[in-house]
Amino acid sequence: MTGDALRYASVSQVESPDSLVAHFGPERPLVLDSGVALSPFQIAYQTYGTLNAARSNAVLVCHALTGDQHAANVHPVTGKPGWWSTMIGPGRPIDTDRYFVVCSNVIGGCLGSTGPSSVNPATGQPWALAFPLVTIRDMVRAQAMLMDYLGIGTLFCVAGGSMGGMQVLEWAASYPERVYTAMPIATAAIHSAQNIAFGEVGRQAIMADPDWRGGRYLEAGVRPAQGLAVARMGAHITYLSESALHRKFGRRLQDRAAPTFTFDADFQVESYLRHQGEAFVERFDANSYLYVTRAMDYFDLAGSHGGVLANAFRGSKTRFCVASFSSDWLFPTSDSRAVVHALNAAGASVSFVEIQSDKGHDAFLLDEPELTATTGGFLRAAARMRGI
Ligand SMILES: CC(=O)SCCNC(=O)CCNC(=O)[C@H](O)C(C)(C)COP(=O)(O)OP(=O)(O)OC[C@H]1O[C@@H](n2cnc3c(N)ncnc32)[C@H](O)[C@@H]1OP(=O)(O)O
Ligand SMILES: N[C@@H](CCO)C(=O)O
Repeated sequence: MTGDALRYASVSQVESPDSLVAHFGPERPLVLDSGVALSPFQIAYQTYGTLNAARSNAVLVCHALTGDQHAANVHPVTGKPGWWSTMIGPGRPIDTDRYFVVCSNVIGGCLGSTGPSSVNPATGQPWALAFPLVTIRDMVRAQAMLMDYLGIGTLFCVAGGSMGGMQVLEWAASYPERVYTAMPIATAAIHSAQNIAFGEVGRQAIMADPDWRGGRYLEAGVRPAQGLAVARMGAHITYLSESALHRKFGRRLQDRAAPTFTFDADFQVESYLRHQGEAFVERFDANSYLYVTRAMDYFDLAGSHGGVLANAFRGSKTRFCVASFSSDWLFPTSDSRAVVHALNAAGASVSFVEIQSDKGHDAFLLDEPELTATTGGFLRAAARMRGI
């Protein structure tokens, strides 16, 4: 690679010096849903708290589309608090004085786990689009291998929102005996046509950027920053709600008293979206965005269980707590209700809460008192039963 390419590679695949990394060699390939055996590969992860002697207090936290392993520590790239700092920590709902919390970067990601910007050992170049497609189940398989590596058999809880919630559902379906409690939040058991459509718009924005170069931008020493920023701007609208956008910005103008009669960011909401797009490209890789959005598209838990969602949970002893947000139009409450109905049909133990909030889908990343109270209460009750 040229010097420039190396510089961009360091932005695209950020080796987090403060992350732990589990390496899996040829003796332990990751056999993907596509049939490809990925080997070698690595998973970057963070831990918080202490694993107890009985190894019974581990909580796996699964991140959303563009999250990463830095759930509760200062992020090494953005310098901001981890994406679930409101939820994880001493005395917080996922109490690190009580639980051992693990969060790993998904396979296909770009913060230390093997993904399209990692080096393909066969060529010595970044994988780019030669990287195999991954699914939510592949992400979970890799996490299960990480749990084996850490010596954790049964997880006290698997929790996460959005794509993280998809992983929670997949964990409960694929490894029921390893999941004591499960918290799928603001998620669905199937990615809707509307959500696939939004994902496709983002992918096309990336691919339309001349710097995408058929996915081989790292070798060329460039990055499709404009395309990735536009993808994020479009997606970010779906993470909020109409009322939140109105409350935050309305039609107010950005640092000016009157419209400029140009295509400058006259409105605050335009300036805000441009900022979200620009900030995003500093911390995320375009090809990873393609792969991880695709993994969400392929998610259809009923489809992989004979077309009946309840079949995914039959015989499950896992205790579920399902949560949704009233203003979430990306993963609406009806998606969570479908999961709850299937769990009831399967005879599983499930509680459900729809949290009233105008903050839209990404409310699960914010300080929502009802979410923190629900999470803390559910886990404390389960911990008493588990003797933690
Ligand atoms: C590593 C990770 O981040 S994990 C991935 C998961 N995390 C995310 O997806 C984070 C991105 N998502 C968001 O930021 C979502 O908007 C939310 C809903 C989670 C955050 O909501 P809030 O905390 O209410 O923040 P808000 O949406 O107001 O955005 C604040 C940002 O917009 C900027 N901003 C606000 N108004 C304007 C404006 N008129 N013009 C330009 N920028 C603006 C703020 O300066 C702030 O910037 P910063 O994040 O660089 O400090
Ligand atoms: N804002 C989230 C995606 C939707 O939950 C993320 O970027 O991971």
